[in-house]
Amino acid sequence: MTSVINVNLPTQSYEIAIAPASLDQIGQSLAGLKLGKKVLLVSNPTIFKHFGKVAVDSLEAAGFQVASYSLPAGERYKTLNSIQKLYDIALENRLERSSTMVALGGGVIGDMTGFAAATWLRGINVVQVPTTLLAMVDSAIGGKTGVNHPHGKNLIGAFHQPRFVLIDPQVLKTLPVREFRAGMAEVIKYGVIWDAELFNQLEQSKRLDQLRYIKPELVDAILTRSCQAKADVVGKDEKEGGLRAILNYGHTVGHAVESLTNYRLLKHGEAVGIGMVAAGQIAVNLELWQQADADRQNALIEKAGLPTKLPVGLDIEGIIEALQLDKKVKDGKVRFVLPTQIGVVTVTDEVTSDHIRQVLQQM
Ligand SMILES: NC(=O)c1ccc[n+]([C@@H]2O[C@H](COP(=O)([O-])OP(=O)(O)OC[C@H]3O[C@@H](n4cnc5c(N)ncnc54)[C@H](O)[C@@H]3O)[C@@H](O)[C@H]2O)c1
Ligand SMILES: O=C(O)C(=O)C[C@@H](O)[C@H](O)[C@H](O)COP(=O)(O)O
Ligand SMILES: [Zn+2]
Repeated sequence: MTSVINVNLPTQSYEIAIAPASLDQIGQSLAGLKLGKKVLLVSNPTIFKHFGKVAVDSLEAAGFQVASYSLPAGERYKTLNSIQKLYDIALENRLERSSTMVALGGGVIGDMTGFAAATWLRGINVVQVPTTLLAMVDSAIGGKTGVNHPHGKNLIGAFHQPRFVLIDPQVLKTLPVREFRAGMAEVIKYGVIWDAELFNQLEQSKRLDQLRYIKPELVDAILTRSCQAKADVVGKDEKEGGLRAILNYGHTVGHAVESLTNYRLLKHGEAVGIGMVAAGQIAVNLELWQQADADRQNALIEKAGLPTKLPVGLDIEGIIEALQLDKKVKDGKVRFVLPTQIGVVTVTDEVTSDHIRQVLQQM
């Protein structure tokens, strides 16, 4: 069954279609959008091996002139060098203003393709076709695009909304279990920040990391609820003037940990899981949140098979210093997203280095 979620924005609204076995319909979906004929499909070698031919065949059958390009896999390559490569390919293929870049992949491919599309010829179309759980529920939606700077995560980027998001949950069958678990971190995030019903649903489910095999219908339900949560928030605050910052729950510490471990040790979702444990405990220590609810959150993170402790040997003062590069910093003050109830969060600048240190030392 297909479900369609609308991302309603003042400038350009678009649909997220969640449709099992729909990858081979991507050509028809794009044809309905009245885009130019030229398409650049961006992927990586693993993803292209699994899904490239199906996508290219479908696009060509719908009349598109398709070029494809694979970037090397991994967060380490989420850099301006990779974007330069995409510009070279765009030039070689004479992409025009009406042309489209299609991001077929996880969040790394989605963020980079989105950024290349945002900047090539000052902005061409991008369509997101996410292939990881994380990209389906989060990165493919909402238009945050960009790359890492050697000193910090996602420091270079632009808001550039996709024209369409096509989610085929069946592609998750080939996703490694570690990647599926990492995606669950962002799902749990929506439960804590926005959707208490989703949180309860996750609590009632066994083996969160095996759901795609034992309960695919539950995965579809989780996808729909999570995409709806993201669409709701982005629809109210497209460019993070206020509310959208809540989507950064767990990312303040999470991004610092990712960057300090050179993107080699932890997946983004794993770092976010650790960041949610930290933020939850800070909220408890500030008497904003009940310990019992923080324990429920942490139990869910563990049940998803995600780490809840900091990597051994990581310098806590280094983390505190790295927080200064967080994009939520305002007038030099680090701002944290902290829960007050399951499903409700607040954003505060009242968290001091001592509060952070105290919690990190226990992790
Ligand atoms: N823009 C946003 O709003 C947003 C939101 C969340 C995360 N992100 C970003 O997303 C990135 C993380 O994305 P991710 O977790 O998807 O990781 P990823 O993009 O690195 O993909 C994970 C791995 O899975 C492989 N893979 C992808 N789909 C597959 C499939 N169906 N079958 C087999 N293998 C497959 C890829 O080759 C890759 O090695 C981070 O850079 C993060 O900052 C952005
Ligand atoms: O869409 C958003 O807004 C988010 O914050 C979603 C996050 O899950 C995502 O990791 C995002 O890329 C983080 O954004 P950043 O602005 O902190 O780099
Ligand atoms: Zn994230």
